[in-house]
Amino acid sequence: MWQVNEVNPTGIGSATVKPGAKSRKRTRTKSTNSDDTTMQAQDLPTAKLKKAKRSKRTPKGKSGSPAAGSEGLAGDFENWDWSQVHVGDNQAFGNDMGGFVCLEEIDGVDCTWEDTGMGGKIVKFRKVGRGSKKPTVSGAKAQPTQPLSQEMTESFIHLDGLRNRPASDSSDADDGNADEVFTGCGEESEAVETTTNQKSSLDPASEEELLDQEDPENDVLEEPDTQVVDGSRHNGAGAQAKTFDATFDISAWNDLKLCKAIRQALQKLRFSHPTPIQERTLPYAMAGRDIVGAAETGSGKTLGFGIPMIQHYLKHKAKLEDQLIGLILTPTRELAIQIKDHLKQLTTFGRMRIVTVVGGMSAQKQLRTLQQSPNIIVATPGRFWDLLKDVDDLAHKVQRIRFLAIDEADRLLERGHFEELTSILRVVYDTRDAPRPQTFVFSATITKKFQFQGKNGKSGKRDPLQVMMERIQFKDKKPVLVDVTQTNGMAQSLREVKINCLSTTRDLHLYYLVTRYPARTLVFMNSIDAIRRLVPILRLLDVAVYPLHAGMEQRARLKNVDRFKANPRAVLVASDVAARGLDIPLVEHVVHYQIPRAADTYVHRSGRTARAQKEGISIMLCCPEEREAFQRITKRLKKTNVPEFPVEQSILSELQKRVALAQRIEHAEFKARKATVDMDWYQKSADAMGIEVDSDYIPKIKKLETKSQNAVSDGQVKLWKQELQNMLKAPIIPKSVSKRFVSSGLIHDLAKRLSDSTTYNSSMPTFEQRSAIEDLDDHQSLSKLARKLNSLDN
Ligand SMILES: Nc1ncnc2c1ncn2[C@@H]1O[C@H](COP(=O)(O)OP(=O)(O)OP(=O)(O)O)[C@@H](O)[C@H]1O
Repeated sequence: MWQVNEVNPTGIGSATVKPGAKSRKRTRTKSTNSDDTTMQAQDLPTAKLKKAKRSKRTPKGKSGSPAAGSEGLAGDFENWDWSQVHVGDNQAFGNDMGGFVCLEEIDGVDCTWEDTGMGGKIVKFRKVGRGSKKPTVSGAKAQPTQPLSQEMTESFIHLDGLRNRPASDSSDADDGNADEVFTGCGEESEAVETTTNQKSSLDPASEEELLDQEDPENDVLEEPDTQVVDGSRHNGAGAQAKTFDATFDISAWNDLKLCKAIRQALQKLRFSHPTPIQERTLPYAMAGRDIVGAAETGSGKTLGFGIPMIQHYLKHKAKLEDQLIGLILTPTRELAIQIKDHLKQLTTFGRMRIVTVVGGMSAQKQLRTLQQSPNIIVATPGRFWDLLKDVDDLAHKVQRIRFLAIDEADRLLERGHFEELTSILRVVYDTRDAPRPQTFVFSATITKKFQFQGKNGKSGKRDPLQVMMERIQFKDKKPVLVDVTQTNGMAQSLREVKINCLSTTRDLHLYYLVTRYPARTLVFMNSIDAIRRLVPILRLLDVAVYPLHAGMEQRARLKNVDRFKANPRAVLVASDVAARGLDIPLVEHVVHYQIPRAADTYVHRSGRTARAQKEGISIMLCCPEEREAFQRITKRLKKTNVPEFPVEQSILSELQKRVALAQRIEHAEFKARKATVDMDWYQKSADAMGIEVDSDYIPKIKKLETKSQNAVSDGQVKLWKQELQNMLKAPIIPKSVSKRFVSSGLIHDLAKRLSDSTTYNSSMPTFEQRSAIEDLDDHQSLSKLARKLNSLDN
C-alpha cells in the first residue's frame, strides 16, 4: 500500500511511503526494472526531473507509444493498492497536487484536482489505459482517456473531511464541431463611444436580443459539482470561501438579466452591485459588442469580460458543452491562474471547463487538459503559441472561438509578448469559417487618447497599440470605448507617499516600515539580483518574507504567492512580474524599493493595494540618484505633490544596528557561497572530463582559494547570528527613552505592552499599534495645523 500521510510543501521529507510485500527501496540510480514498484517520496522530484529530461528528447510523433517516457518511473502500478491520501488543510499545493507527487508524469495514471463548492477539495487519481493520457502532438492522433474497470478506475482522495463522491463522467470526447450560436455576432453595429466618466445607458429596445439568453428564470440550479473551484487560493477579495445566502440583495444586477447560476454565484461572493467598469461595459458586452475598456487597477475588469462569456455558455450549454468558446490572453502566469479562478467562482452553480495554459508548468499536463475540451482557455501568449503549433485541432478550435479577451493589453504589446500575440491573432482570424469573435481589450493604463485612425505617432514610429488594434479584427466597425479611469488608472482609495532616503538606507527604511506597521506588504524591486540580496537580509531580521521573480520556478512562484496570501503580516519581495493584475486580498502596503522605470509600471505596482474599494498605501523610497526617475513619473502622472510619509527618526538608529549586522552576515554568506561555486565549477568540470586543470587556470583557482580563505569564517558568522538573535529578542526603544528607565519600570506596563500586540507594537512597545494610513492622516492634520498657526503668527 502506498500511503502519503502528510505532504510538505517543500516536497521533501514529510511524505512517507509504506512499502507493500513486493516493495523494495528505490535507489537514486536510474532503474529500468519494471518490478520497481515503490518509490521513496523524496525520490519523486528527482524521478520527475529525469523523466522530464527524457521526454524532452522524445521525438515528436513517437510520444504516443504506450510506454513512452514511463520506464524507470512508473513501475508496476497496476499492482499498487491505491489508498487515501490526506493532506489536511495544507494550502500550499495549488491545483497541482498531481504535479507535486509526480503522478501526472506516470504513464497510465491521471490525476485531477478539483474543488467543490462546499469548501472542500478532492484529489482524484485515475488509472487510465497506458499511453492514453499522452498528449497529441503533431503527427499523433488524440486519444480520449480510457477509464479502466470500475473497481480499478477511481481512487478518491478526501480532503477536508469530504465524503466519497461518485466518479464523474470522464468522456470528454470532442466532436470538433462548433455550434452556430454566434448570436449578436457578425453584424457591424453602430459605433457607441462613451466618454470618460459619462454614464452609458443601455438601449432598452434592444434588451431582448442583446442579452443573448432564453429565460433566465428557467435555469435549473445545479448543485456545486466537481468542476467547481472555490477560488480560495489564487483569488482576491471576493475569493474567500463564503457561504451562500439566498437573501443577499443583488437587485442592482437585475438589468443585466443574468442567468440564475451567475446570480447565485454573485450572492455567494456577496457582490451586491456591479463595479463602475462592469456597469458601463456589461450591457454592451452582453449585447455582443466589442469593448475597449480602461478602468483603475482592482476595479473588477475581469468580470467585465468574464460574465458575458459565462452567461453565453450557460445559456447554450447543451450545444456548447465540448466547445472552446473563449480565449483570454494575459501577460503573466499568475494573472492567468487568477483569472481562471475568478471566473470559476462564477461557475460554482454550473459546470464549465476553464483552464490555464501558462509557461513554467508541466506542458504535458496542459496538453492533456487541452484535450479535455475546455470551454475557456486563459493563457500567456508564449506557451499558448507553443501548444497551438503542437496540438492537433487546437488551431481549428481557436478559429471558431466566440470570445477573445486581451487583458493588460498594453503590457502584451511589449517585447517578448508582441510577436507571439500577433501570431496567435493570425490564427484566430486567418481562414476563419465562423463569424469574427467578440473582442474585449482591457487595461488600467490603456491610452485614453486612443483612436481608431491608423495614424502614426508624433515620432513617426508606429504606435504599437495602434498596430495591435489594426491586427485585431474587431467585428464591430467601431468597438465601444469605455474609460472610467479618474486618476491615471489608480484607485481613489489609494494613498501615495514617498520617503526620502539614501540608497544605503533603503534596507533600513523598509525594515522600519515592516516592523512599525506589520501588515501584508508587497515590495517591488527593479532587479532579480537585488531581490536575492534583500530577501535573506529580511529573513535574518525575522521578517516573514518571500521572493517572487521570473528567475524562479513557476511552482515556487505560486507557492510564495500562496504563503503571502496566508499570512497577514508577510512581505512579498517581487519584480515587476507581480506588478500587473495580481489580486491578493488585503495587501495594505506597496513599497517601491526602487523607483520604477515607467509610469505605467508605477500605476500597476501601486494597484496591488487599495483594491475593490479598500484603502491602501503606496510608498516610494526615493534616493537622490533616482530623483530624475521620480520626476519623470510624477510629471507623466501629473502629480504635483507627493506627500512625505512620517518616519519616527528616534527609532532608526536602533534598527540600523540590526540591519547592519544582517547585511554583514548576508554578505559573508554570499561571498562564501560564490567562492565555493566558482571553485567547484573549475574543479568539477575538469574532473568530469577526466583532465587536469590547465596551468593557465591554476592562478585563477588559487585566487579563488585565497579569496575563500579570506572569507569570514563560519564561526564568526555564527557569532554574528547569535548576536543578531539577541538583538531581535530585545524590544526596540527610541533613542530618547533611556533603557535604564525602561528596565527600572518607568514604562510600568512594559510587560503588558509587549504581550498586547493589538494595542501596542509588540517589537516597539513605546508605540501604539497603528496603521500606516492612521499615522499619515495624523501627520497631515498636524502639518496642516502647524501651517495654519504659522500663517496666523505672520
Ligand atoms: N461587483 C463586484 N463587487 C465586489 N467586488 C468585486 C466585484 N467585481 C470584482 N470584484 C473583486 O474586485 C477585485 C479586483 O477585481 P479584478 O482583479 O477583476 O480587478 P482588475 O480591474 O482586473 O484589476 P487590475 O487592473 O489590477 O488587473 C477582485 O478581488 C474581485 O473579486
